[in-house]
Amino acid sequence: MVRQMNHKRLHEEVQRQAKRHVDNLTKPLGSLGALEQIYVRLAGITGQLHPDIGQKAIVIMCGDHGIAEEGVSAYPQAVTGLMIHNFAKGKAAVNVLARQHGAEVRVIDVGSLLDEVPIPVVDRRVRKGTANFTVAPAMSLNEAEQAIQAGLDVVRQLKAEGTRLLAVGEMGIGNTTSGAALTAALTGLEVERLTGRGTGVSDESLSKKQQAIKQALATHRPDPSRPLEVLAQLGGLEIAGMVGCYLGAAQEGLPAVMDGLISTAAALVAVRLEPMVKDVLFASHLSVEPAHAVLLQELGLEPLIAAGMRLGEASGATLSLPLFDSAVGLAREMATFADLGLPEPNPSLGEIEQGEEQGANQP
Ligand SMILES: O=C(O)c1ccc[n+]([C@@H]2O[C@H](COP(=O)([O-])O)[C@@H](O)[C@H]2O)c1
Ligand SMILES: Cc1cc2nc[nH]c2cc1C
Repeated sequence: MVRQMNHKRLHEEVQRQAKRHVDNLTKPLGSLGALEQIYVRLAGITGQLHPDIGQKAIVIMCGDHGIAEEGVSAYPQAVTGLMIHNFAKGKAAVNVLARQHGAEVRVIDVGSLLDEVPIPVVDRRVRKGTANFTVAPAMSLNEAEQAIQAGLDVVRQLKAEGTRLLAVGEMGIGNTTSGAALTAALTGLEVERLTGRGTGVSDESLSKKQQAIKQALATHRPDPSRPLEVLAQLGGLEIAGMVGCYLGAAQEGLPAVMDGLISTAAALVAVRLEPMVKDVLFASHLSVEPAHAVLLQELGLEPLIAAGMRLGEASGATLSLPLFDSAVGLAREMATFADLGLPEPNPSLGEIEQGEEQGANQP
């Protein structure tokens, strides 16, 4: 399924023009930092020198985890379903942030234990919760593919409805154990270095978490060159759903903003399945979870915000959305040096030479 997809290629000429444009804006070269890179990358993805990112959507993939029975979370498993109801009522943190920043929230249940899924949550349940992956694969390959398909479908639909910027997040009690296990399997790094306290577990539960991950790695012997298999062994249904979102974003040429540990672990699985996914990915914040920094480094992306957050549910990604508007707005509205009758700065020259040789753009 994953191999048959066509992914949009970057518009490299537009991206070069955007780089030249941002360098010609009335500011010292590079002084808008990450905002410059956001703008240039958005231009490359969309093929527009002034990218339209007006319509934004937040996808929250939800699912329950069999691993929760190992006592790895600070909260009971029922909180996954309760939060799905909370999202449906518009009362969760992400709903507030989405309203503040003008984005639509779409909640997809790919695997909760709920008897009934509340309106307007989309019911795409593949099964009710994963298996406890210390004893069995979390799900079958076929189930992982079905959950990926749910992500592909929602992104295709959102794009058709006019979405131009996507944020991807999740809800699932126990899923920081899954996120850390996937990171360990895909990077080969030590479990101790990658395991964090998730919702805020005690020292005792932290060590249960580490033991559970080690046991799962010993049981399944995940092969990092087979990412779909690794996902089925150690992942979650909502994680597979997010993998589908990123694959769908790459197919549609839609910029996709990742959230914290779990959302970024899904992105790494998607990139390992299809390297072109990397072209559409943006990092938002840096989660407190230790594996998150490792994943971002693996993807070669720098987070925009370090606010000490560890909530999930796409909250960090949603918080970063105004930075994307700022990046595009600055590029659209600022004057250029040409507007002031000055020569274009030359980014290949160092600061001093440029000032001396061109006598321009320096105070
Ligand atoms: O995004 C993160 O980095 C993050 C860090 C810690 C916790 N979470 C959220 O908390 C839940 C998982 O935590 P836990 O302790 O149950 O594994 C899940 O619903 C995530 O959305 C999310
Ligand atoms: C209350 C609560 C809200 C959440 N949102 C995302 N993960 C969460 C975990 C808990 C426990």
